[in-house]
Amino acid sequence: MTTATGQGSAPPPGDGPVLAVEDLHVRYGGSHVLQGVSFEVPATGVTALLGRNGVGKTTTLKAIIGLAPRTGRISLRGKDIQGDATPRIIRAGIGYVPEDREVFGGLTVDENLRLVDPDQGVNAPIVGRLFPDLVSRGKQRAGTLSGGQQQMVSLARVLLRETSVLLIDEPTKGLAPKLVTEVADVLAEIAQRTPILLVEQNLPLVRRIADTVVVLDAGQVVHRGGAAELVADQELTRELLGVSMRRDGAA
Ligand SMILES: Nc1ncnc2c1ncn2[C@@H]1O[C@H](COP(=O)(O)OP(=O)(O)OP(=O)(O)O)[C@@H](O)[C@H]1O
Repeated sequence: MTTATGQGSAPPPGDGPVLAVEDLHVRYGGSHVLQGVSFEVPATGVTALLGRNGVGKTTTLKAIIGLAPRTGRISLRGKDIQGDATPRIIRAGIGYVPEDREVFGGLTVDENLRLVDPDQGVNAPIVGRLFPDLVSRGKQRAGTLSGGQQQMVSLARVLLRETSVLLIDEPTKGLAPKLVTEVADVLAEIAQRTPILLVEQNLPLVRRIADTVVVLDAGQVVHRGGAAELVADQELTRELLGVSMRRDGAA
């Protein structure tokens, strides 16, 4: 559904989580990638999903959106969605921005956005408010944009629908530090209205915009807590993520 102002359905009633994942399992052939993952995404702010490379962060997002074979319980605003197919899950109010951005390179910026909102495209108010650069690039082919600009198209596209929660996978991957900061600014702005479940390796960005963190290891959740507390604890980040605080990649 398209709205005049784009993103931002009303928050769910009460203080409950917008999204709840319980005992989620994903198997790829003989590989048991997620082994009973449970966590909740609060109805406000940014929840960062962290973990070492290959631990199953992308798989978790794909399982929620119905793109990975899964068992377990997933509920959106208290309503079970685990048996639903992807189009229905998206219609129910989950927005998904995949890691590879998936813009249509042969189409213009405006045409990419009109695939979701045929009436407005770059003229949608939310595009002007959050992505003014895209408005001026409306006639440019998306394939000629930089990685950061393509990420903005991908984010703008998902915001043209009414969503209750956004799943965003490594939006700053491969971007120069200045663009990382721009994407972080946009994510912080989006999170004022719509809760985000964010997969992100850039810890300065996590510290800046995330409220809570969920850390995966060996197919399970091994840590939940405040984002600032985790990032401030060098020993814990090394233990859980195998990294020290990255000094590159401004946010
Ligand atoms: N379609 C698939 N078929 C088989 N195995 C897969 C498939 N997709 C992912 N995997 C495997 O599942 C595991 C988890 O992958 P996933 O991409 O979810 O990890 P990740 O935590 O997002 O990794 P990264 O941080 O490197 O992006 C990996 O071992 C990966 O090789």
